[in-house]
Amino acid sequence: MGSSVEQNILVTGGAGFIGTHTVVQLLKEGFKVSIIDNLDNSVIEAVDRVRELVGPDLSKKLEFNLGDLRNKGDIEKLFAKQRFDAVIHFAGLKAVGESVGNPRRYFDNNLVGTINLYETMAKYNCKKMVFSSSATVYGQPEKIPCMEDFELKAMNPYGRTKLFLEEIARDIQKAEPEWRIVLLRYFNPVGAHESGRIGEDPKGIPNNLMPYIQQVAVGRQPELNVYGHDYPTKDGSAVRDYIHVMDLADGHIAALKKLFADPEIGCIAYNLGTGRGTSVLEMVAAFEKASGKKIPIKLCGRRSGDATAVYASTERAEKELGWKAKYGVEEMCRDQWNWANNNPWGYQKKL
Ligand SMILES: NC(=O)c1ccc[n+]([C@@H]2O[C@H](COP(=O)([O-])OP(=O)(O)OC[C@H]3O[C@@H](n4cnc5c(N)ncnc54)[C@H](O)[C@@H]3O)[C@@H](O)[C@H]2O)c1
Ligand SMILES: O=c1ccn([C@@H]2O[C@H](COP(=O)(O)OP(=O)(O)O[C@H]3O[C@H](CO)[C@@H](O)[C@H](O)[C@H]3O)[C@@H](O)[C@H]2O)c(=O)[nH]1
Repeated sequence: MGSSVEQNILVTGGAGFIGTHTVVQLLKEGFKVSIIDNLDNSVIEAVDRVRELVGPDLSKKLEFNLGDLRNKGDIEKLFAKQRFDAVIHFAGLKAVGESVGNPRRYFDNNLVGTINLYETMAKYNCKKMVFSSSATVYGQPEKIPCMEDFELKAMNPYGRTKLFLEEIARDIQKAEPEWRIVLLRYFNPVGAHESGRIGEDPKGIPNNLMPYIQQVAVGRQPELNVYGHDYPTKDGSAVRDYIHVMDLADGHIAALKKLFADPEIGCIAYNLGTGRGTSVLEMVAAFEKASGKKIPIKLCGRRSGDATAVYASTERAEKELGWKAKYGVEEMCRDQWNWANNNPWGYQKKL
């Protein structure tokens, strides 16, 4: 199972939602992992729980570094003391609404942070990167399922940072062909580790559907606002491609293995989704079934900027990465509920 030579991976944003789940899988696969995170949207308790999940032996292969990618010196310090075989780059801000009100914060954090990272990687001759992109780069897709070669467009400053960063990656790799870069376009990551020990813990009132439903289920919010019930979909609510965060984590392992194995990979994008669309109302029903809790809903107008229906074509990832999502909506809701039920206040002890 483990990689033959112990490869050392730098994981930026490794204390966050997708980062923690991926770090668990990386350690189990035999990789050595160094996290850099400024804890802007995460807590150290999440990393402690990763250690608890993988046990004392594998924990020895995990190192946490408090640092900010906007500060080149923080990245430099890490590269100066050890060699990295590749970087998985999760660190970034991701709240669409906040990015509209404060675009400079998003450009500074996501763009400057990533450019600093590339500069330092180049300096230390580490030229393999897995980057967290997003289905947001498809904008309002004209056709579904979304294929990787569709035209790309951004709908807001957050989306623009992902689009720019994809373009930056393509330019760098074109100019310096020794770079190998995988751009992973996540659809809607949900669920949690099956242990219920790690999961998503957004600060403040959640913007995204599943964390919001979860907070209704545990009594932190009174009801769910369903944004849009007049879409031309099966039940009038919007359709998305929800993907279990553990499937997503495994997608990163597959991408990493491809990077190491394929010198010709260049810079390439892969969708990570299930290829299935689920409506908001279907998701509510699935969560009610998994949790045994009633989720009161209020039908509201559409949320501005939302697409009607988005889901992935998974063909390229299946064919070239040998990766396919294993879990369906039932397991996503089961694991999300297990996390919520055991940690109603997330990583906080109590409010
Ligand atoms: N969760 C989603 O719905 C989703 C969908 C598509 C793409 N993505 C992308 O995936 C990545 C990970 O998302 P997530 O859901 O795990 O988010 P998250 O906020 O839970 O994790 C991001 C981590 O990066 C850290 N971070 C942010 N800026 C940093 C900086 N300048 N220096 C160091 N650390 C920094 C945060 O503290 C946090 O721990 C992000 O780039 C996000 O844009 C997420
Ligand atoms: O309280 C809520 C929250 C959401 N929704 C609806 O649920 C659907 C899904 O919304 P959400 O969970 O916010 O996901 P998206 O808007 O699809 O965007 C997510 O998925 C994109 C693609 O991965 C990422 O780029 C974004 O960062 C991430 O927020 C949409 O129709 C929303 O209008 C509600 O009805 N009520």
